Amino acid sequence: MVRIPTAQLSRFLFTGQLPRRGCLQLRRCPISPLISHTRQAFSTAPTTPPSTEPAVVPLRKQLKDQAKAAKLAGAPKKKIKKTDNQTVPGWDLTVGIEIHAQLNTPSKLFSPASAPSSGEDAIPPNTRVAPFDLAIPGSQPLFQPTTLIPAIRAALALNCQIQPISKFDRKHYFHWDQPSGYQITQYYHPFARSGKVTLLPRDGIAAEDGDVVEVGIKQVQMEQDTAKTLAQPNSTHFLDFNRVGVPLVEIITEPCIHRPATAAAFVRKVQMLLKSVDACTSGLEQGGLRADVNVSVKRTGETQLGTRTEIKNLSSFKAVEDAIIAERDRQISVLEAGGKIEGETRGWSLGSTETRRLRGKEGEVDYRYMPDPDLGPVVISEDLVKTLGRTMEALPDEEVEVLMRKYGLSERDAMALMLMEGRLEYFYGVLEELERMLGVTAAEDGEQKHASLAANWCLHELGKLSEAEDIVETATEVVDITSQVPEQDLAAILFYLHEKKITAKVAKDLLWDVFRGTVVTGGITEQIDSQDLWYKEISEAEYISIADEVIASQEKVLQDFLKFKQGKSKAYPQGKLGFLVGKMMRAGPEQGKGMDPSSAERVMRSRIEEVYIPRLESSAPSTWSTTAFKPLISQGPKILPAVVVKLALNPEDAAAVHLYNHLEKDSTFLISSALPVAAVLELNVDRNRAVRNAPMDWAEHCDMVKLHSSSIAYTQCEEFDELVALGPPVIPQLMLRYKSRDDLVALFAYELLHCILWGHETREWTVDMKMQFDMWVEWFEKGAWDEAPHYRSREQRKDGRHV
Ligand SMILES: Nc1ncnc2c1ncn2[C@@H]1O[C@H](COP(=O)(O)OP(=O)(O)OP(=O)(O)O)[C@@H](O)[C@H]1O
Ligand SMILES: [Mg+2]
Ligand SMILES: [Mg+2]
Repeated sequence: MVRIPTAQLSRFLFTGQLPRRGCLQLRRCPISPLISHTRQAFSTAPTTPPSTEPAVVPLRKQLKDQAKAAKLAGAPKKKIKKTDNQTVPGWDLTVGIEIHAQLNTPSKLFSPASAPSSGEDAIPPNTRVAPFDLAIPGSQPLFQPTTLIPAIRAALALNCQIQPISKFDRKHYFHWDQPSGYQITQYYHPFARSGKVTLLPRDGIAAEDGDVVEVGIKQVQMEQDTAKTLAQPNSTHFLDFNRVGVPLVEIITEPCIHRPATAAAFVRKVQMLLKSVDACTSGLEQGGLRADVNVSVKRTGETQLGTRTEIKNLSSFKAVEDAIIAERDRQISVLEAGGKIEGETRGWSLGSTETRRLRGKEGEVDYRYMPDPDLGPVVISEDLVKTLGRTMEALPDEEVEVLMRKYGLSERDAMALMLMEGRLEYFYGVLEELERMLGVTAAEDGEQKHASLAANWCLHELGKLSEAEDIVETATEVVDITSQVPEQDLAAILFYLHEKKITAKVAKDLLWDVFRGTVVTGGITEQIDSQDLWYKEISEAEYISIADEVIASQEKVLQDFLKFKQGKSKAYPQGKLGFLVGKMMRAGPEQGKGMDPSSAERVMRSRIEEVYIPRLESSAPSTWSTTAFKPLISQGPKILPAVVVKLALNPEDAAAVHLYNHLEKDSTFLISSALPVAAVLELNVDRNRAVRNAPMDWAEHCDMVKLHSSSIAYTQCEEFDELVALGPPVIPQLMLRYKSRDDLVALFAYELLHCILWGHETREWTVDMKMQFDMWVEWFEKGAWDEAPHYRSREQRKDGRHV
């Protein structure tokens, strides 16, 4: 290899230029393109993804793109159940995790060069490199004590014991990203040990793990980062030594995690913990954190852990969970086929379904650990630990509690604020400004309405902006919405909304104006003034007209109010009222004019009680008697007797009663008329007898049934529409005639048909079915079929189980 004088090498390191072929050139790649493209390559996204080290993929953006593409392709939404696939019967999974976190400090660990913070991609490559970072002969490590500040805070956040004396060791391996041939780390004497992280259901642990999981932290050690590799076409790799020597902490857990979702929850929680104490500024998906998962399986009951394999460099929480599931399943199938698990390092790429072997797992011996003779021990005083502990920000669990207790946020919203990059700080900024304008604090505003309003807008309304069509998120850049909506502007909008000076719709439009930069000089107040957007409440007549419009499209709901009025249900249907008011609010009047929800509720309630219920009451009898039922009754025995009995509630309906009496008297007739399916399909009832006993058109119907039905068709039809298409004539007739109760009646008929197919005592059907029908009516009214005592699932029906 051509030797390069140190001066020239330094020029490469500090200016990114190398004048001629030399040891930094990679095989098969002429030096000139390397030189000319270096800056450009590092300042723009690489054309192909690096193979050695996964690029920092903004996962959120990728998932959004995938969802968009799927939506365009008309693909059905994939339902992912969080607790899916967490256990495999007969097997125990064990996971231990190593997390490398880039510390929030401007210093490198052992050199005076400054450390670029993660995400600072604009810095030209190889401009922050000291001779020691490149292991230039003669250079020596010089420990930078300030790096201890974020490191100790990280360890305290993880509940670790800080060690008064720790030491650095050399871990040897050869790779181009490690110029000295060894990494300085802490192996024998790490600076922190024996920590624990508590995970709760809200952190996303698997349901099988119960209410709390404690993950033991074996140790936390400080170590150097390596150079950044960017793969190019033709097996060319560009190296950026800016990252060499950047201080990391490696957090190593005990092998004590047993569910994939819990492992992902742990990594997420560690990210939150490190951010909350400022030990780390960017997360997994931005490259500030990297996770390696160690996976082993053993048969349930065995005491010794299985051989572990390690999946390196996972860059999203989903990847952590998916990679563990894939590796667990791979190991189980190897063992079930009589094979053996090799200790090895494996890789995982986004969207894949299996891990792939990278290399055999290095062991302690391969690394040839040895104490670094150039570095003395690190002594950490108790005072320093105490001071750093005392001056730390609140940890995530305390923060969530504060958000819930003090600001009245839901647990879900509190967690969402915590998890979104920079969103919590933004929320506090908006809240502070809003409270200043309102002249209240959360403690004074008993209901904390303004705080939950601010949280709601910081999460949900701001979230809607990110769906704007003209937002272009590139592969390396995720647009930060908060940077486009200054806290003061959002606070001003929320102030006017809170004070009911503008409507929610106007507030939303204003937010878009801010986002698009179309707010006039003078700000939000001026914008509202200039466009006359101040709130003016609509008149009583307008309220009434909107309420009437809503009710016209929601007539069914009125039945609930009627039942309450008639004493058939005890509780006032407040939920239904809220639903109607909600519709009113959404139907709302034009820009600027507004409705007050309490006035809307008052008007809606009075319209229902004073106009619509009386109207319903006066029309009820005719619905229940002649008009609707006459045609039904005239169908005679084609209609199932029990249905007729039930529906002939109205004593005035003489025809129905008459029919029933008639049926009661003639049992043979009853049997045959109630046997439309059995006669033709399954039970081999004497068809001739049935037909003989039926009225004139019965034979015709039997033929129709024969044409349209088969037992398979019946057991398969689940939807009522299908039922109508397949079923015997009675069902479509019922459905046609009972539009308002069609589902109920169809279900009833459907149930009855199945009873027939099971061969129930014919004579009892009428009575039995009538009872069932009553019960179904009750459940129908409650709208809870699944809880109905007589409701059987399709599976149960298939099994022939009868409740
Ligand atoms: N049988 C096992 N199954 C699953 N995880 C294990 C098992 N044995 C050890 N582990 C986990 O593997 C991890 C080992 O990390 P550690 O940093 O100590 O060693 P390493 O992986 O060899 O080091 P590095 O990857 O940094 O070179 C720990 O998190 C530990 O809990
Ligand atoms: Mg390790
Ligand atoms: Mg490891």
